[in-house]
Amino acid sequence: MQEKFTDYLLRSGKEYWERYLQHPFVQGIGDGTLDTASFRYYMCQDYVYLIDYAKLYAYGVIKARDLHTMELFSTVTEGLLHTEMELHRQYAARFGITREELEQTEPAPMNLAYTKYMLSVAQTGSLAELVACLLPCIWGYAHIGKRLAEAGLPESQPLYHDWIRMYASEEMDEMASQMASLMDELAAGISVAERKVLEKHFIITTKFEYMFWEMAYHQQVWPI
Ligand SMILES: Cc1ncc(C[n+]2csc(CCO)c2C)c(N)n1
Repeated sequence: MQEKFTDYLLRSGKEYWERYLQHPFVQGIGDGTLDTASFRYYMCQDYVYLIDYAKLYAYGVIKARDLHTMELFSTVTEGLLHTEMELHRQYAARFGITREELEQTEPAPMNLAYTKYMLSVAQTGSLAELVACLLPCIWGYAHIGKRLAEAGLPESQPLYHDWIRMYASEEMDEMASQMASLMDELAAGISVAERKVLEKHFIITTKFEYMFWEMAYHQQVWPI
């Protein structure tokens, strides 16, 4: 039997997934040693990231070729805007971050490059190209959540427990497998050249995910 396209993608991104787990930001959440100032910065940057992220799913509704896929993207858009963003605000409040602070966050250069890359693909590419960009965000977090939860929640920092639990949850796994099945459906019968385009988007966004950890760890700001 031919290898699934998503298995092929997983293989081509494997070295990066391991690098995520070794990143000091991720390790610091896992063992509770991450400076809460870095985490606060991350929460603010992630909030503005999620706004564009919701738009990507809205593009999915537009690009879908069948009603079932439109429903899937519409459900995720709705969930992001009405549930996840609210959870994010509530969680941020526990770090003393107000809604105003979240909303006034100026995206750092890396954040902007990452979201605008995906939005550009969403606007000009196919649904398959968009899904190739979305997979690393979901797979990466599900992978990290699961591995950190397996290692045990950090006793020294209870504030990080909910973050780990959220990404280690069954819902996250389910979403990851839904998107993977869609990727496989969309990639069925495409040419080698088209596969290469999808792989390129997948690897670029996989790298951007790593750079987002890097950005948050160093609390990067515009240099000028
Ligand atoms: C930079 C960045 N990348 C990925 C995620 C993870 N994420 C955001 S929404 C979502 C799906 C749940 O509907 C997932 C997995 C994040 N938070 N921030």
